Amino acid sequence: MKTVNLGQGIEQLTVDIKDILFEGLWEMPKGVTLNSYIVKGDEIAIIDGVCGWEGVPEDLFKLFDQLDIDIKKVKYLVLNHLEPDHSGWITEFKKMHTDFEVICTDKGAELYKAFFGEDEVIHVVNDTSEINLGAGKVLKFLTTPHVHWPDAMLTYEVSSGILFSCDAFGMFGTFEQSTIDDAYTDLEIKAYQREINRYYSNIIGAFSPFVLKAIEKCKGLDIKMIAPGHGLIWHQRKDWILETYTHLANNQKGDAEEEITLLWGSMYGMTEEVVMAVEEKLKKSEIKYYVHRVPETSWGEILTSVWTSKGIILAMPTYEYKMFPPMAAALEEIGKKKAHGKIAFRFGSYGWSGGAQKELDEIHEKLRMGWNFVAPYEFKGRAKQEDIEHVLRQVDVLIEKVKENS
Ligand SMILES: Cc1cc2nc3c(=O)[nH]c(=O)nc-3n(C[C@H](O)[C@H](O)[C@H](O)COP(=O)(O)O)c2cc1C
Repeated sequence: MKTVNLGQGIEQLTVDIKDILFEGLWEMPKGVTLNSYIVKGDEIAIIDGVCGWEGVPEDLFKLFDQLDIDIKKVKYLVLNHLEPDHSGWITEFKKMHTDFEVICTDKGAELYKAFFGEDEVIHVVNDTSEINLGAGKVLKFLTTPHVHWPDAMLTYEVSSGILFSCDAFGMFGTFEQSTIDDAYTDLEIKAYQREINRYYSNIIGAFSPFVLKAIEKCKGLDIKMIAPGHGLIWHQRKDWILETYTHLANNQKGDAEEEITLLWGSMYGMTEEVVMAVEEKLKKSEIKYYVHRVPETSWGEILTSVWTSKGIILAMPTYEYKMFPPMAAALEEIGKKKAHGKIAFRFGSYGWSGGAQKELDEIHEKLRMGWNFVAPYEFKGRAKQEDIEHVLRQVDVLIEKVKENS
């Protein structure tokens, strides 16, 4: 929890959140920051805020005290996005201060009324709107629907060239050293890459076409700094984060990394025995790979690996005429998040009828995943040497295809 000055009259207020599941669902091994910003002209605006969980709004208010800003002097609440991780604090804020006005998109206004009532004056803004705060501070807006809710917009402060981007260009992780990218070496930033990938794939990925549209819109601005609602502020690497987000969005179209994710589950070890042989092969192949077992691994971790991997290996047995259930659940989530365009191979054990493959085909079709499958392989009971060899040959085919397409 701290404040950081970003230039004359512009402050970052940031609160670290740890040990929770984001959206009640996504694991965050390194936590997340909730970033809020104050722009002070003759009038004071706060851009986005924090969640409403116990103690968090109070932390934000303490940061106001540290900056010696009277909370009652806030005239505008600029709400780029009404999701409660940025807006939950408003309920507590309204208990302290009522004479403020709200700035958001038309969809944001509907959401504001649904969450916080109809007491406030709401200024609905669009791409041509401007709010002059005085003392040289002017706010402009870029509507970016579905990055990540339909209400989303970005706010641009003209004099500083800072783009307040809320969910766009965000990441998971908390930061001891500094909240601005300048303080980190490329190697240190690289160490955070998985937190960018995790945030992107878990939270934003399903909206990738909208992300690409938003990035196009940003190209018309003279951006000096990108200040998101989560994670680092991008200064030196503002172009890099735009490129990174473009690349992550394009992962959905099959333009992913030369990587393989091996996702597997097994009840009694029959499928597992072959998984071990496949892992050995991947180790020797010098291709980057991830291995995740279901149900032990969280959906968030799985999705993070799947999103950036061009190749996917699915290994699971038949269970009650269908797929091993945790694999079906994970695949449904992967499909709903629109991790499209993978090259994939599936194998697994069955006892008498099989059925896993049928359900996999159904999920693949239902969610229009567009994966390109190498011929699947099933074996009855324990795999014989020839079964293992067959699976390994198919893995070779997959590796070749992944390399060809990289
Ligand atoms: C609860 C349960 C349900 C099963 N249902 C089926 C089934 O519907 N059809 C089938 O062919 N085999 C079925 N099997 C057999 C397994 O697919 C088979 O034992 C397989 O070898 C398990 O592989 P694993 O050790 O990797 O889990 C079932 C096994 C269990 C324990």
